[in-house]
Amino acid sequence: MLLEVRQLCKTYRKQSGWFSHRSVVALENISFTLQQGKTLAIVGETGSGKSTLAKLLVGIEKPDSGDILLAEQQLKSRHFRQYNHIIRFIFQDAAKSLNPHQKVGQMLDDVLRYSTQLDTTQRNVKIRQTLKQLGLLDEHSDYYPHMFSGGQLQRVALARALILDPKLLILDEALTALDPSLRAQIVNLLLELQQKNGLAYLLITNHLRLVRHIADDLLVLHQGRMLDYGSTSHVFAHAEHDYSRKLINSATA
Ligand SMILES: Nc1ncnc2c1ncn2[C@@H]1O[C@H](COP(=O)(O)OP(=O)(O)OP(=O)(O)O)[C@@H](O)[C@H]1O
Repeated sequence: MLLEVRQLCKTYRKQSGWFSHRSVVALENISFTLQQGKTLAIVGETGSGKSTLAKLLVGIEKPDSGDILLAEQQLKSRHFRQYNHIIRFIFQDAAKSLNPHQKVGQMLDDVLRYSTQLDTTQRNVKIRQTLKQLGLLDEHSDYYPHMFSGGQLQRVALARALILDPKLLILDEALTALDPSLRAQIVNLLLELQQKNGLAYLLITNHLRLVRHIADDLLVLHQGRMLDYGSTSHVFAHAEHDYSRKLINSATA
């Protein structure tokens, strides 16, 4: 199993006065699995715990209890560099987070220098291959971010995530902000990469129509708890919880 999450719990303590604290249960007993080459969508409204889950998977935050197993190994936040080769993230507005003063080739080279032992020639080959894989050109290495169109920029952000050949890509609302035609373009590219390379996606989103289109499995989060979880077609047709049904109906109406 590529990713296995078992009984994950996370509670935040919020200061609510000089001496008192209030606890917010962000995640309670979350368990799911994700296989190579598959897509799991995690949906829920604001405050459901989606971002907390993403933070735990990246290792930015630690769970109170529970396990995260990545390629059968327990995730340890201090070994994060080594997980770069397995798991990568694209957050919302990934394209906007690119350094405007850095050429794309340099940016990709930095990723390789940080996380691999490749020499200069090998790194250049890898950069060229990656750009090509994403439908970009060699000369784009010399471009600064502002020289790209929106769609190309999204591809550059994907190139940065994929250059280390990860097995799992976490997309945290990464596609939501795109206009529909651009989104369709990027979604097709993602599906193509999945078929070719067996990439798995964990799609954190509110976009139910996109979920139906690309996710094999679906997990509905509500106030930190998992409600429905199963194959997307099953959850769409036979959701057990009212909340899930409402969410699904609002998207398909
Ligand atoms: N650092 C923190 N300190 C205290 N409470 C937090 C912290 N981060 C999140 N929370 C609380 O935990 C709960 C889950 O938040 P989370 O950000 O994971 O939800 P979300 O579904 O990702 O929402 P959004 O879509 O707005 O990002 C919320 O009640 C939030 O207020």
